[in-house]
Amino acid sequence: MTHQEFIVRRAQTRDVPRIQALVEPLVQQRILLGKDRVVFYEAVQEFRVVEDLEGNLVGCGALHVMWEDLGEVRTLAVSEDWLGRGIGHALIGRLEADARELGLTRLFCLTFEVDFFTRHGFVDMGTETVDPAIYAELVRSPDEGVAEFLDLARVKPNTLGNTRMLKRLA
Ligand SMILES: CC(=O)SCCNC(=O)CCNC(=O)[C@H](O)C(C)(C)COP(=O)(O)OP(=O)(O)OC[C@H]1O[C@@H](n2cnc3c(N)ncnc32)[C@H](O)[C@@H]1OP(=O)(O)O
Repeated sequence: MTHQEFIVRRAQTRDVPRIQALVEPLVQQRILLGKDRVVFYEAVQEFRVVEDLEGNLVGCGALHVMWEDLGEVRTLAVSEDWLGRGIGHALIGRLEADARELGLTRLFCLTFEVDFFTRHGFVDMGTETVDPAIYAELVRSPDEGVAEFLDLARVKPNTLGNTRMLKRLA
């Protein structure tokens, strides 16, 4: 996807240190969860990044598959200098297209940015429950995002103050 001022592309392994540098201030502010560098390398195929015309990495976002129909938008971040210029919007659009291509019909996110995600069609999950048969399978996952989706007690420190949101893809 090409825009006038930036491009959205698949992440490459060489981007990982720059992705980590981009999210680090947000980790410090407890907006995003910190992850070890090895975890970013392992997840590199999930990531889309945004570069400005000078090649600076100014945005990132990831799509993590959880179940046949269900994925999570993760690690969505835009550089402070570039906020409010459509990069978040472009990333969400790209991640949704990736989700559709994979056959997903529901996208989860856990966020403080409720207005941004609401504008992009996500709704507060509230106390929405998961089908018991699928719950029994999902609960076996060691992944923290899955535990956040299920609202498990062990991840309450991660979810505190955040909103669990879901979007049904048309
Ligand atoms: C699932 C997770 O990862 S949760 C974590 C989400 N990330 C964070 O909380 C990290 C901190 N926040 C951020 O990095 C950013 O604020 C993000 C990612 C949430 C949004 O990124 P941005 O690039 O600023 O988003 P974007 O520019 O598309 O939209 C923001 C505003 O700019 C406006 N905007 C300006 N230019 C444009 C444009 N060309 N296209 C679209 N929107 C534009 C939008 O209207 C929007 O205004 P609104 O918020 O009043 O609707």
